[in-house]
Order: sequence, then C-alpha cells, then structure tokens
Amino acid sequence: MSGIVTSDTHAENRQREDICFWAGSLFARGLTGGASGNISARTADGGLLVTPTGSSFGRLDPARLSRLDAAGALVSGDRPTKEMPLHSAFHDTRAGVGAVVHLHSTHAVALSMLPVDDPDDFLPPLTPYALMRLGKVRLLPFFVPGDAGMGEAVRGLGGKRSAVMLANHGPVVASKDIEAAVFAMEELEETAKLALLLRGTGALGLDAGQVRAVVDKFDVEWDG
Ligand SMILES: O=C(O)[C@@H](O)C(=O)COP(=O)(O)O
Ligand SMILES: [Zn+2]
Repeated sequence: MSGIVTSDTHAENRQREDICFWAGSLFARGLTGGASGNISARTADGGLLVTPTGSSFGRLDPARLSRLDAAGALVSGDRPTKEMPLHSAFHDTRAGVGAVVHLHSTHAVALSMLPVDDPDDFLPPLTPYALMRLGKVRLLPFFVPGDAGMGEAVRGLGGKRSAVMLANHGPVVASKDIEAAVFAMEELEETAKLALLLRGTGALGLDAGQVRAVVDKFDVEWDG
C-alpha cells in the first residue's frame, strides 16, 4: 500500500513539524541548551515520535525523528533519547497523555537544589495559571541521566501527576499534546523564576483559600 497518503500520514507529518517547531522555540528562548532535553509524542497508531539522543533542539530534522511502533521498537529515524523509560512511564500510566517534554531550564533546576517543605508540592503556589496548567509538581531525587529508575519513580506516582522535577537535572511535563506540554513547561519555569526572585522578600503567594478556589473552579488535580 506504499504511496497512499492517509489522514494518519498527514497527522504524523504535522506532529513531526510541531515537535521541531516547539523544540526550536524552546531552544531559541534559552529554555534548554546544547543537546539537552527530549520530547515524545503519541502517534495515531499507538506508537511514538521521539527526539533522537544527542540531538540539539535548535537543529531537529522532522524526517530523522525516532519513530517507534506501539511495542516500542524503532521503525525509522535515529536512535531515540536515552530517557525512553522516563517518557514511556508517563505515556503508559497517565490517561490522556499525548506528549512529554523534558528540559534543562535554569530556574527550575536552581530551585530543585534548594530545601523544599513538601517534595510532593515542589512549586510554591504563586499564580493561578501555574496551578491550572500543572497541578502539583513532584520533586524526584537525583538520578544519573538515562537511569531507568526515573521511569520507575514516575510509574510509582500511578498517573496522578502531570509534571515532575528531576533534582539537579530538569523538569518533565506530560500533557494532551506537544503545545499543551510546552505551555505547562513554560509555566513551571516562570514559577520557579518567580520563586527565586521572591525568595526571602516576604512576598505573598496564594493562600490556602485562594489555592482551593482555583483548584475547584478549574478542576485541578490536587488532592491525593
Ligand atoms: O540530561 C541528559 O543527559 C538527558 O536527560 C537529556 O536531557 C538529553 O539526553 P538525550 O535525549 O539522550 O540526548
Ligand atoms: Zn536531561
């Protein structure tokens, strides 16, 4: 059946373009540098499109993205990111996940190195939009990059969190598609930046009542 262009082919080509567009945008804005970061997106047939290991977000080629089948086997493109266990854990355990983004964004990484009151709620509640996009963000311990333990830690969350922070490494966000995951990631980084800017100033974040009002109104995953 080669040569037949289906709507799935169009959708996949669009996903390839989206991954490269958003990766380039993140790179251009300094949200991840060098060959850091990785992205995966679920395809219509249950497979994945993934950024190749060692590739730079600034120079991705849509045709060279790693294409995995539904069983996780590489069917075309370059070798996928070494963080496949991390990405697969989100895709496998969380309902409605269409894309996962991992970056080395500066402020989030800096915040992960400071003491935190509650590792299950790593980001302080400062603005409503961060709550709406992210819910609670779980701080995970340090793992050596590529360690399958990261995937196991995410699986241990039972699909209850859309975002985690890898200590001394970088944030990871899952959402329904690549654009939504990038928007949530931008909120995570901006909130970490605010937290660092405001540290020690006595600035007021959202109080418990304000957090509850946002959580209830926008159906944020918060309790449990
Ligand atoms: O920090 C790392 O080494 C990885 O988590 C990463 O960001 C880039 O690894 P690849 O996706 O395998 O290039
Ligand atoms: Zn990384």
